[in-house]
Amino acid sequence: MATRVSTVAILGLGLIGGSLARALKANAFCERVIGYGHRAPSLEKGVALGVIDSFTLDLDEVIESADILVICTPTLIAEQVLEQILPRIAGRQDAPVVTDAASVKGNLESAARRICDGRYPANFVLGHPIAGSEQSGVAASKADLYVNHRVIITPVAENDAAALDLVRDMWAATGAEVVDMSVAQHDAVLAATSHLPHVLAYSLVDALAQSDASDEIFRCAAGGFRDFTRIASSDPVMWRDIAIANKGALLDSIDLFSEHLASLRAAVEAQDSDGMHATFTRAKAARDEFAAILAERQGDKAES
Ligand SMILES: NC(=O)C1=CN([C@@H]2O[C@H](COP(=O)(O)OP(=O)(O)OC[C@H]3O[C@@H](n4cnc5c(N)ncnc54)[C@H](O)[C@@H]3O)[C@@H](O)[C@H]2O)C=CC1
Ligand SMILES: O=C(O)C(=O)Cc1ccc(O)cc1
Repeated sequence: MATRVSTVAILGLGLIGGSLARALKANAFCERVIGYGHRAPSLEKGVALGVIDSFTLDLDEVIESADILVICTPTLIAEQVLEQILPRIAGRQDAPVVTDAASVKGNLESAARRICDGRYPANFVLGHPIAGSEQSGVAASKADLYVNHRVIITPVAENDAAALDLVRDMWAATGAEVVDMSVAQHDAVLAATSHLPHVLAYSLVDALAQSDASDEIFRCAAGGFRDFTRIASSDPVMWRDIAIANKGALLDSIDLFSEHLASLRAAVEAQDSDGMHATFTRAKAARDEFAAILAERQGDKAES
């Protein structure tokens, strides 16, 4: 893709921001990627690793020098960063496009409306890459993290079409498939497919770790336990923020799951062989279908 943007600024240079910076540089989307943060160490590491070209701790400087600002901080900190940015660019014709990568969208849409007295800023585009891992920090970032993964953009009525297109082009340059969703649909889908599984993994590991037999339990655990609980190694601050920001949709998902778990518990207690077999068969068919989709995507990634 031809370069059409001079400078992209990453605000919060960790796994997600670092991977975006690497991908934009690898695909020559822009001439320069700069970093901004509240502290120098991760930004210095980013320059040393060649992830970003330079950095600043000065927000005014980053706003003046970038065409696109991408907020890649933990979810609740993204609200605070918006509080600092939006008043600085309100009413400016030459304002940069602002976007984000946070895992929840409803809280940021509300924050933007609140900060701008009910008028949603047309050049603030909500986005979320559905790719990542249980690792954090710029050292874990990878240029191909987004290849063949989805990035969800959640446009709102007030969004400027050119700002939306620029953000879509940016993510497309990383090799991602860009899709649109409403904010509410995004938060409900992600609560079910990402936020609930993380809550379950944390809860299972915590419950077992507190048991008297925890040493033997962890020593004897097999691959299934490892697969199910990998995501309990994810960053607690990030997941605390997500659970707070997506409270309503996450509670709905927990409640739905709790009803299903209660039915399965009743089937186990009653030794309801047909009931258990039916549940496991349905779930296996759904999981096998999902695995086939994943294998196809990973095949595409290996070939690319
Ligand atoms: N880790 C994952 O798999 C995914 C994470 N996300 C979302 O992306 C965002 C970033 O996640 P990660 O990169 O994994 O986290 P990370 O912990 O690797 O990086 C976050 C960065 O934000 C910086 N930061 C913290 N407070 C700041 C502040 N006040 N001002 C500026 N920078 C600040 C930190 O120093 C760190 O460099 C989060 O909102 C997360 O929910 C989205 C998709 C996947
Ligand atoms: O580690 C994993 O498997 C993930 O689920 C990564 C992830 C974490 C947070 C997101 O908002 C999106 C993807």
